[in-house]
Amino acid sequence: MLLVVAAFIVAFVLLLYMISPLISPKPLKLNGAHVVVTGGSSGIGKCIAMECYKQGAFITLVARDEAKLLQAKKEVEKCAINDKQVVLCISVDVSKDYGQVESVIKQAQEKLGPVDMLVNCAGMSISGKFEEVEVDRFKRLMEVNYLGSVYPTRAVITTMKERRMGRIMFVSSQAGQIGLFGYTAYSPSKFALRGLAESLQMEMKPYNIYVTVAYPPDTDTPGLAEENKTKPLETKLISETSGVCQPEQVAKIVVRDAIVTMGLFRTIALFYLGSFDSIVRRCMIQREQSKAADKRE
Ligand SMILES: NC(=O)C1=CN([C@@H]2O[C@H](COP(=O)(O)OP(=O)(O)OC[C@H]3O[C@@H](n4cnc5c(N)ncnc54)[C@H](OP(=O)(O)O)[C@@H]3O)[C@@H](O)[C@H]2O)C=CC1
Ligand SMILES: CCCCCCCCCCCCCCCC(=O)[C@@H](N)CO
Repeated sequence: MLLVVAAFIVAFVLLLYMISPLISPKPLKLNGAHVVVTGGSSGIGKCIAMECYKQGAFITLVARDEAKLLQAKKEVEKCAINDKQVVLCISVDVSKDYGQVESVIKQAQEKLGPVDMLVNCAGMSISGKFEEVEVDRFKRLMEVNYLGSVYPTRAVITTMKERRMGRIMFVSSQAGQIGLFGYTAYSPSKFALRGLAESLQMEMKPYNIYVTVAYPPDTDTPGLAEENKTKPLETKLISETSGVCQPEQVAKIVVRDAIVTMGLFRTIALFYLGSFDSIVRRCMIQREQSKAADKRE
């Protein structure tokens, strides 16, 4: 009996997996697309920019330190596949002032056209025992990791909705799926991204905008080296269980997920999310109809 049930479940999941390409959105072509990468001057963000450049994208790198931005620009340019491609650098703190972020995104769109894909990778990590982490660091991590993803997203979304296309990627962390010793300040800022991404996805689906979240493990970057300087032993030992990835490898996977956006879990989730999505669509149609009726009056 149990075996039959198990066989049915396996068959059902396989079937879902097989039909997933039919119901997933068309993959985004990066060739000629404008991709904005926050945190693009170092580590994972820089590798994501390189990966997109290898597929023919135009890139805007966003970070604070101008010298690091220029150095990264040179490295990204080495990955060019044609001579029309451009790398633009913008120095701004994504976590401080929405007005500032909005204005630099506007500049980037004037130079390289509307943003097709936004990669929110700017972030930082502090680890330490709860009572030893400076109290103001809790606020700073929320500002950089959470608000620093809200602001750029907010700045690109109106144009994406008008164009009825776009991709938004958030870089969370394995520590954004599970809370761990030493990450009382960092984990919540990465959990927050998941709530943002899932809610945003439900709002954006009728506009053909797709949102993805990446949950990487420890990755060999300048950011990790910095974090390791003060990391508690417990955190080190726990993190070791999931190993250290290379940023190039993480970048390949997250870029592929963002442009294809259909995995097995999304297919299963479709069944319950599908009913919510239809509520959203119905409301949208109703609103448009009543707007049209108001105009006629
Ligand atoms: N490395 C790891 O083990 C893992 C990292 N992650 C996440 O991936 C992302 C990238 O990490 P990683 O590559 O290690 O980090 P790095 O420290 O190597 O790079 C961080 C990048 O973000 C930029 N940045 C930081 N703060 C701001 C800010 N306030 N405004 C604008 N830009 C900013 C930095 O430039 P500048 O300082 O000049 O502004 C830099 O370009 C982070 O969100 C991190 O939490 C997730 C899982 C594992
Ligand atoms: C499906 C659920 C998966 C849960 C896996 C649990 C694995 C435990 C190890 C977690 C390692 C923590 C990595 C944090 C990386 C990070 O974000 C910082 N290095 C940033 O600098």
